[in-house]
Amino acid sequence: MASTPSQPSGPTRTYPPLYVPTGDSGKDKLAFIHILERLKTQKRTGWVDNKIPNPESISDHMYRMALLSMISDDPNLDVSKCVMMALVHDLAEAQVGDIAPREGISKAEKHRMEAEAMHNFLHDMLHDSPAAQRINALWLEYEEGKTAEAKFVKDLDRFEMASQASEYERNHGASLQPFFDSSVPKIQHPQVQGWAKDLMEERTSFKHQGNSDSTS
Ligand SMILES: Nc1nc2c(ncn2[C@H]2C[C@H](O)[C@@H](COP(=O)(O)O)O2)c(=O)[nH]1
Ligand SMILES: [Mn+2]
Repeated sequence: MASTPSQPSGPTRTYPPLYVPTGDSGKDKLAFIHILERLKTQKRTGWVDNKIPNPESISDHMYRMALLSMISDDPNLDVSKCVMMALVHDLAEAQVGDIAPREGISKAEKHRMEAEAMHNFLHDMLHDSPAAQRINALWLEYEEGKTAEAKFVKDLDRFEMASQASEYERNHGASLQPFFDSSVPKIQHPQVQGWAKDLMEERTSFKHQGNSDSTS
């Protein structure tokens, strides 16, 4: 019987019911194909909270992370794995939505809800196919955060958000300091640290330029 993820404590969130498999692999695979649309349409919570006009979607975020993986020149990283990991790391959000820190959902509960969603996608919709097992392995590796690729992609998650925050500050005059505070200091990969340093210097010069423009 389908069940929706148990409602976590804290602010109420509602979830669509989990998919009930038909047993017809074609129909069940189509259900997966259609649920992916939610990644294209669901806006990222942090920007919605800050009333950013026309905010990015979950897939927008993952797409830039995939391309950021491709511009890394770290010879120790399996770039193809990083690209695929970036593209599936927030896949569960098609079911549980984009959970932001301010919602007060514990890491353990967030992981439980997301694991339930991933099981619904990969077992009930994709029937544990080899492709489903590959997606599951990539997602678990990211969640465990132990391999070089998982740590690098998590740093891209942080850096991509900081990049988007700086673009929203510049384009919409938003003030998004918490997004930088919660991401940039945690970046560990040397190359991504360099990108973040350049981004913050650019942000500072833009703010100074804005201040001097407003006083001239
Ligand atoms: N209001 C805030 N929201 C934040 C902050 N840091 C992250 N977030 C948002 C951004 C995303 O919508 C979501 C998590 O994104 P994942 O890529 O980790 O799923 O939480 C913040 O400091 N303030
Ligand atoms: Mn993410």
